[in-house]
Amino acid sequence: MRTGTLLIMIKVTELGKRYGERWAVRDLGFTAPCGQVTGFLGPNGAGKSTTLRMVLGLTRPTTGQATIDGARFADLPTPARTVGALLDATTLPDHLTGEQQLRWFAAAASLDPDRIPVVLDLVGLADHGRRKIGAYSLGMRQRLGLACALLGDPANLVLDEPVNGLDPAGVRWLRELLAGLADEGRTVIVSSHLLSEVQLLADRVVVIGQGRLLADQPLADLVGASSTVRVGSADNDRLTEALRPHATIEPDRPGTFTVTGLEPAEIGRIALTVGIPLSELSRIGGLEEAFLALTHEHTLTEAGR
Ligand SMILES: Nc1ncnc2c1ncn2[C@@H]1O[C@H](COP(=O)(O)OP(=O)(O)OP(=O)(O)O)[C@@H](O)[C@H]1O
Repeated sequence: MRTGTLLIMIKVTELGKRYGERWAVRDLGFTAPCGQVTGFLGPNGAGKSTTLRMVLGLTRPTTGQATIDGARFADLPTPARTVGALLDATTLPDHLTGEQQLRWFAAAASLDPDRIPVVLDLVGLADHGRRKIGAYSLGMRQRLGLACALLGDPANLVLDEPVNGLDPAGVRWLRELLAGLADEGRTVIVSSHLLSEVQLLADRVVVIGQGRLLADQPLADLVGASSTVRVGSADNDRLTEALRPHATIEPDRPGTFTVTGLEPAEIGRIALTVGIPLSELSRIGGLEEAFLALTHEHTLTEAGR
């Protein structure tokens, strides 16, 4: 993999795509840096696939541009070695075996076929390479799609909804795989409309709604900004009095109350200061609330679009 002098990242600048009268993506700008998994999040129809297709040179932008390692996809000298893509694993051809599909892709993209067993092993399909794709589950198709994306050992990965069809063990496996790839210095973009998935996979998030950028920040900041903490203690009345000057307190289920505006660690410190033992201290909501708040706000301001 190339590192060092070359800038490994995916950058989108004033990117826009109009279909007829409607903008699917509008004035979008963000950077997915190397060494991190960037979650690309938005509700259905937000423009995620359109954006990723523009990054990969499959859809022509109406405005702006997307670059990979500083160049537009069309200008990359060795595209399959620079960026690996997983777009829609359901379109893989049923009549080929996994191995034949990889062999075809290696030939089409001038990639080293010796890497085929390596990537099959990486995605957990070492024992299934000789089976027809038609007999694969959706999760296995996603794994094969990932194998294709990794075949050129690219420094950048663009994965559109890679979690679809994976079981919980598969999601854990994907998280470890992507974290490992990012740790090697690669840029990884993973799209999803499911907040819970992004929360598991990503270091940072780019949120879009109706084609526009809504947030671009570390995951922890987005979660922390709007999270609420459930608290239970040996003396809830006295503890709420101690917390009230610093936060918003609401009643919760019996024996607990919720606190918005303080981190769990800060609540723990205040409880210690006033000498009240805690029986419960758990973050509730988080990314889900942050996301809903963002998209709701956007829907209101963009209602006339
Ligand atoms: N080829 C096309 N022609 C016309 N409109 C399109 C085309 N492709 C996408 N759109 C529209 O652009 C908008 C964004 O679609 P896109 O598929 O990019 O969203 P998405 O965020 O990926 O959604 P999902 O999570 O449902 O996959 C939608 O309103 C969609 O109908």
